[in-house]
Amino acid sequence: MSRVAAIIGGGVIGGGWAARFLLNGWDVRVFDPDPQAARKIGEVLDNARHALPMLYDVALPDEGRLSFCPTMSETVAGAEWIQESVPERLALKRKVFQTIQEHCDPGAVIGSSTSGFKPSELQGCATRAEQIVVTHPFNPVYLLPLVELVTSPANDAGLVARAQDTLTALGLYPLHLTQEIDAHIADRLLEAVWREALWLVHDGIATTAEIDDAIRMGFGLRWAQMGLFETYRIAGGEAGMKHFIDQFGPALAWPWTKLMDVPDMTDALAQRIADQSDAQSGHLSIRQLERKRDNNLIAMMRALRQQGNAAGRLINTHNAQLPRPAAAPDGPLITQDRVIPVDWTDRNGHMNEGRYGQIFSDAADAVLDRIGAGPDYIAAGHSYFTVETGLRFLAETHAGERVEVQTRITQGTGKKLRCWHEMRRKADGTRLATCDQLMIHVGLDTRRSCDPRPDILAKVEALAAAHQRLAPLTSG
Ligand SMILES: NC(=O)C1=CN([C@@H]2O[C@H](COP(=O)(O)OP(=O)(O)OC[C@H]3O[C@@H](n4cnc5c(N)ncnc54)[C@H](O)[C@@H]3O)[C@@H](O)[C@H]2O)C=CC1
Ligand SMILES: C[N+](C)(C)CC(=O)CC(=O)[O-]
Repeated sequence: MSRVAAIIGGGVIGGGWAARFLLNGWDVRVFDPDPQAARKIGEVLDNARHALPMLYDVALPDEGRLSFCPTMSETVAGAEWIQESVPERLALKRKVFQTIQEHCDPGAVIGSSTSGFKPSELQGCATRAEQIVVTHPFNPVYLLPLVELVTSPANDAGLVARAQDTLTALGLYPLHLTQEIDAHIADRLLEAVWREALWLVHDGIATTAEIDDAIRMGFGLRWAQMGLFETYRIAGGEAGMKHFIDQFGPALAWPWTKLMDVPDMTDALAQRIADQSDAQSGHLSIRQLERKRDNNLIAMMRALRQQGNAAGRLINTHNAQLPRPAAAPDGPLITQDRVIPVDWTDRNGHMNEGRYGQIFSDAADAVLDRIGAGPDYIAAGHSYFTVETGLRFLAETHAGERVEVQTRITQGTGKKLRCWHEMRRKADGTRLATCDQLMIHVGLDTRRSCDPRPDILAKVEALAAAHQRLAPLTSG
C-alpha cells in the first residue's frame, strides 16, 4: 500500500513538496483554498517530472496518486507525513497546526516549511508539541536535497528519527539542527548576502544583473561543491585555514560591508529592483526560468555525481538504493530502465551518438553484474573488455524520455560473450537503437584474453541457452 503525504498549502513550496513525494511513489493529498492551486501544482509537477528522473541512472518508482481535498480534516486523516507550507505568518501557522492535530494520526510527522520560525514558536499552542518539527526545504524542493530539520526539546526522539529516515528515502539531505535559531542556518547566510545585495542596488553601485553575474561567474560555482569553509581553507594556501584567518580576519572590521543595517524597502527601491529584474529576465516566463534553472541544476548535480562529491555523493547513494528493473524469468534481461538526462543531448536536440555507447556499456555492466563478473570479480583480477560493437540508430531519443534496454546473450562460449541490446521508448515501445556487442574475457594482470572462471562461464552458458529459446527477434 502506498504511503500518504498531506500537503497543507500548495504554493511554490507546497507544490515542490507534492512533486518530491509523488515522484518517489507516495500518494499525495493537498489542501489549499486557492482555486488556482490545482493548476499551479500541475505546472510545478510537469517541471518536476521533466527534471528529477534525469538525476538518476535508474527509473524512479511509479508515481503516486495526487488528489485535492476540500477540507483539512480529509487531507490529513491517516497521512504518515503532513507538510505545512502556508504563508509565513506565525498566527496562521499555529491555527493550521491546531486543525491538523484535531484530525491527524498522533504518530504522524508534522513538518513545517517555515523559513524563519523556531519549532518552539510553532509548537506554542499545539495539542501535541512533540509532533511538530521544522523541515525547511529549498526551492525547487523536488531537486535541491537540503532540508533543515530543526527540533526543540519538546520533540519526540522516535518521531525525529523517523523524519530523518523518511527525508533520506525521498533523496533529501536532512541537516539536523538541534539548537533552534531564527531563520535556521542557511537562511541566515542567504539573508546576509541578500542584505548586501539590496544595499548595492540601493546605493546605485550595481544592478541586479551585475550582482547575479558576480555570484554565478565566481563564488557561486565554488559554493555548490565545497561550501564556504573548505573553499577558504584552500584560499589560505599551503599555510591553510589559520593563515587565511590571520590574513583576512582583520578585514571584517574594515568598512567592507553594511553589516546588520537593512535599507528601507521604499516603493522607489522596490520599483528599481523590479525594473532591473525585468530588464534582466523579463523576456522569460517564470515557468521558462524554472526549466532553465532545473536543467542547469541537473547538469551540475550530474557533474557532482561523476566526481562523487557534495550533492553528487548523496544522489549516488540514493541511486544505489532505488530498485533495479526486474525481468520476466523466461524473457530477455532488462539491463537499463532510465530517463535520458539533459546533458546527454547535443546540438541537434536529441541524444548524442556517444551516449548510445554509454547506455549500452551500462547495459553490459548490468549483464556482467548478473553473471557475477562485477566489481568483486574485477578486484580479483578478471574482467571482460569490449572488442567490437555494431550500433544502429533507429529513431530519435530526447531528454526526459524513459527508455528500457533489453539484452540477450547471443554467444556465450569460452572467452567470448556476445550481447544483443535493444533500446526501446517505455511510453510506446518504439525501438530506438540496437547494439551488437562482443566482449572478450581478460586477465587484468596480463591485460590479455583468457578463459573465465568456471562458475562465471557456467552462468554465461546457462543464460545464452535460455536466450536461444526465446522467440526470434523482430524488427518492430
Ligand atoms: N518561496 C520560497 O523560496 C520558500 C518558502 N519557504 C516557506 O514555505 C512556506 C510557504 O511559502 P511559499 O510556498 O513561498 O508561499 P506561497 O504564497 O507560494 O504559497 C502559500 C500557499 O498557502 C495557501 N494557503 C493560505 N492559507 C492557507 C490555509 N489556511 N490552509 C492551506 N493553505 C493555505 C495559499 O493559497 C498558497 O497557495 C512559508 O513558510 C515560507 O517561509 C521555505 C523555503 C523557500
Ligand atoms: C527567501 N526565503 C527565505 C523564503 C528562501 C528560503 O527559505 C530558502 C530558499 O529556497 O532559498
